[in-house]
Amino acid sequence: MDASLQCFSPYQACTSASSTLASAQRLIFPASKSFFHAIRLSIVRRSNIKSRSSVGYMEAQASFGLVETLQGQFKTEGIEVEKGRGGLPKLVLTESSGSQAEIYVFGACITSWRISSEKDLLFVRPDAVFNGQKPISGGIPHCFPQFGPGPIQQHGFARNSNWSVASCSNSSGIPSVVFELTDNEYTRAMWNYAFLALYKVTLEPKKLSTTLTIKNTDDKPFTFTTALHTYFSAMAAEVRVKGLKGCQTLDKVPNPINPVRGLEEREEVNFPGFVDCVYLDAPEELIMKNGLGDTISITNKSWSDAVLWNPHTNAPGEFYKEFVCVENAKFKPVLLEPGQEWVAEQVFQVS
Ligand SMILES: O=P(O)(O)OC[C@H]1O[C@@H](O)[C@H](O)[C@@H](O)[C@@H]1O
Repeated sequence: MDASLQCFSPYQACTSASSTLASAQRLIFPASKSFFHAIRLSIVRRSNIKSRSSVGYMEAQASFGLVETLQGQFKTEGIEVEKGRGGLPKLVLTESSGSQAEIYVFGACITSWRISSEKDLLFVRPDAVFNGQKPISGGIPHCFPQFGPGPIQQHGFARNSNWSVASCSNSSGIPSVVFELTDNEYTRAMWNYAFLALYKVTLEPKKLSTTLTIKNTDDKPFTFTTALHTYFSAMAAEVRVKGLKGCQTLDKVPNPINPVRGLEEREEVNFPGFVDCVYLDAPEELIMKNGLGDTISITNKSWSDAVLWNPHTNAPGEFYKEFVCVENAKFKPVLLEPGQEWVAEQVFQVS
């Protein structure tokens, strides 16, 4: 059964109150700029809902008790809205064999993927902040429209923005959610283009899939770089990543702004210390052994590059031992003309 969710806007009450938003912003959340940008945006968007009739529409934002509102109105089998850390709304997906994924609406950040209750295959840093203002450090944060370093904030604004939930569905026990981000005052202050980003997350037995679509909705071309900055739970010293032999490398360890070019010659890449390396034209499949007994296949379409990162002792404490980042990336800029879109898929599968 395909139970598509006909979504709603919890901001109906806000529409008439839009003129008071500026003062409310100052009074209630003086620092939470992106949240209020999202509210303004959602009010603007309401007038566009009909023109997007193929997309059910639901806003899920971080405050004003919206978690409760969503819980009451959100009825899709295998998808629950819960109050996550810091009170931020998260969607919990459960597929029919029992595996689970959790996704925060803030940053559209997948923070947890479990195929059994004992073990999370994703890692969230112990120093991660869940306040709706700073990016969530861990899970699968987005890097868009800049991988970095570059002219705007490191890794761009997508991980630091309130996305919307565009639709939810459950097809034969397989739950899917589509998140959406469009340009707003906050994004345009850094990157002055109109865009639409759609991020579909699907959970199947032993399999977590995402599809990211970036569309140029502007009347001028733009370029972007991007990545899915996945933090995998791991015993870092024991991790092995297979599939990168023969790739051109850009080693960022000596100097991230001026990386050293090289060639990967190892069958299996490991993490013996500080690792920060871009692999150009990486293959469509990498196989990672996480050192905890799991073998994870990381496949992609259109994510042409890969990044391996572990800060080693450059990070505070000892938690660097418990994760590695293996990231699908688009390091070379993608050019989109007005109306064009770029679509990239990523699939993690445990054998
Ligand atoms: O922003 P985060 O999650 O701390 O990650 C930072 C790191 O992200 C990696 O993707 C980059 O290759 C590193 O250069 C960077 O230091």
